[in-house]
Amino acid sequence: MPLMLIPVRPCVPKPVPRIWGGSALGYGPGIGEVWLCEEPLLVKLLDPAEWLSVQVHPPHAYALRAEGKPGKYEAWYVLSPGEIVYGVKRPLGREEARRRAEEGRLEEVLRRVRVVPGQVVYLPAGVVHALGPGVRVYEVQTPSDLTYRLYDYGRPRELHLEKALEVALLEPTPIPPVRPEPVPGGERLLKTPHFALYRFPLRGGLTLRPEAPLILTLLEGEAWLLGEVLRPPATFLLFPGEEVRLQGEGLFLGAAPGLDQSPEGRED
Ligand SMILES: O=P(O)(O)OC[C@H]1O[C@@H](O)[C@@H](O)[C@@H](O)[C@@H]1O
Repeated sequence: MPLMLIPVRPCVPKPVPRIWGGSALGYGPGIGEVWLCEEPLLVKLLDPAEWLSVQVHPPHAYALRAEGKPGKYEAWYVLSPGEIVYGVKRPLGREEARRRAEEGRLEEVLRRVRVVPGQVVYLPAGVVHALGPGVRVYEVQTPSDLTYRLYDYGRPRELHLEKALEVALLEPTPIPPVRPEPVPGGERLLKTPHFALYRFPLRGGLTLRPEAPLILTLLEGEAWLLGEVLRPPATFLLFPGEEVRLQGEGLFLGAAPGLDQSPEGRED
């Protein structure tokens, strides 16, 4: 039977320089981010050589009201070990948070967490966070650029303290536990109203036929698709009902939009 060709949509990687960028993404020094796909979700690789800003993202309701744009929810799949900031150590009043940010004493009350490769960190809007030096991540997020910086280690960049304080959760917030669920071909690591994150090991052959748009990224190894060789971080988009047959050895991550991104509805 002739092989039916499906319209695989390859995504073109976009290297983005950042003040904190390292050199491990293969695009030269200072490239902090490589954008692998921009729609229907933003998928990136991040490589920090220094701490990113201490920041927070707004939820949809606030962002639509204040900025006329959707909010930003994100998750990291950790690629190399190190420390991150995830929320605060103890409940803080807004005035204390403001004073500490202005005086450069916010760090004392931020919760530092050690993360390891393969760990999934969900960052709902409102969680104060920062990625630490050497912690490379695969990041999936709602396609929004709304980042409010509380503190930037004295670097000459804009801060957004008032907006950040309006949306920041100033109480300790645990990292949501990850309970992988089996799905055809792999496992679903995370399911949120905004996106789902999948892991598909490739051991010889892998057939995928997603029910929602799926952004697939080859993270490790080598794969063959329709006679073409794929190498990390090859990324492509599949539409619902399209089937791909992959061969090789490696690991794919997948990202699919959630209810708030689909015509079925929006959740906050
Ligand atoms: O504000 P800086 O420090 O450049 O960090 C900005 C970066 O923060 C990360 O947490 C992610 O949200 C990235 O998508 C974003 O580009």
